[in-house]
Amino acid sequence: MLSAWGLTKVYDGRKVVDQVGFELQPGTVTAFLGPNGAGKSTTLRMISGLTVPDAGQSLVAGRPFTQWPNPSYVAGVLLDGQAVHPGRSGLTHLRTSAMLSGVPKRRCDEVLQMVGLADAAKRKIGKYSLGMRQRLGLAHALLTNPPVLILDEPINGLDPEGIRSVRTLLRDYAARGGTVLLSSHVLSEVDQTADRVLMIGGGRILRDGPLAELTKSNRTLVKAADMNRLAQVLMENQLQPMQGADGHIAVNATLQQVSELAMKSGIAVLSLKEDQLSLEDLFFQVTGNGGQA
Ligand SMILES: Nc1ncnc2c1ncn2[C@@H]1O[C@H](COP(=O)(O)OP(=O)(O)OP(=O)(O)O)[C@@H](O)[C@H]1O
Repeated sequence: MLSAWGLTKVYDGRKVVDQVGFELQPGTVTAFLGPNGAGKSTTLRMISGLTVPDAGQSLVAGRPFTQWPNPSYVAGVLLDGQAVHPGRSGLTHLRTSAMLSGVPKRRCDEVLQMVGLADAAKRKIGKYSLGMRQRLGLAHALLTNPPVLILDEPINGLDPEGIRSVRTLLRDYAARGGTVLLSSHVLSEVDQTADRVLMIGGGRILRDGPLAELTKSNRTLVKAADMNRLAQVLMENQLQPMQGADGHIAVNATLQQVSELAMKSGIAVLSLKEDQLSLEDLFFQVTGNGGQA
């Protein structure tokens, strides 16, 4: 539904996007993650036809986005710094776009309701807060009910209620077969919203895969009635006990290995589970970025 290969952009002799490729399927939310300046927005702009790639190509529903007779019916796009007329109301802004795209007027009220902006529909955009502008941008992207959404930091500036409603909206949208590609720095939110993660650093894709797979740690967490005895048995079996979450011992072994060892040694196990990396741990591991997401 949304694919790219070899996408490359050079600014001032530097490859800011370097051979980026992926293929996204309907019914999924994919998060595009990376530190500041990693190349996320440039990639999204190339897919949306706003920046011309120096190499590579991308297809939205099988064609380059700008080659669709009416691209807005194929993908809803929300990019940072979109130009909107500050003197117009949110409703007028949407109605103008709706008219140009042949969308019925009532859809404008619908999308404003969906993003929680119905009460501010008639206020001037110039008086909107950052979060309200984001909501309006999202409403605009949803106007034609397109099969694909391309969203650059859609929850930037949203309050907790706004973040939660966008999460629900995007999950529902994907459940109905939509394809979502969004960039974000809010890893805790991505953790709850995305099925798949694309991590980019220095313009290159560093990781690509289902969230659950990327965060697998190959470690087991175990808690026993006698923790000292457990640690001793692990060491006797050349397994290094490490401090795990919630009072568990973490160990580089499978669930089965640990449970067999405990049983053989007569240790009463109170808790046994697979350890999972947090998305934040994964992010820092992959990007080597010590500070910012
Ligand atoms: N029009 C431009 N001219 C020159 N350099 C640019 C231009 N647009 C982006 N860049 C540079 O390309 C690199 C990637 O920028 P981009 O905006 O794609 O990163 P990003 O991952 O979206 O970052 P952020 O998380 O801060 O939004 C940066 O070094 C940026 O300065």
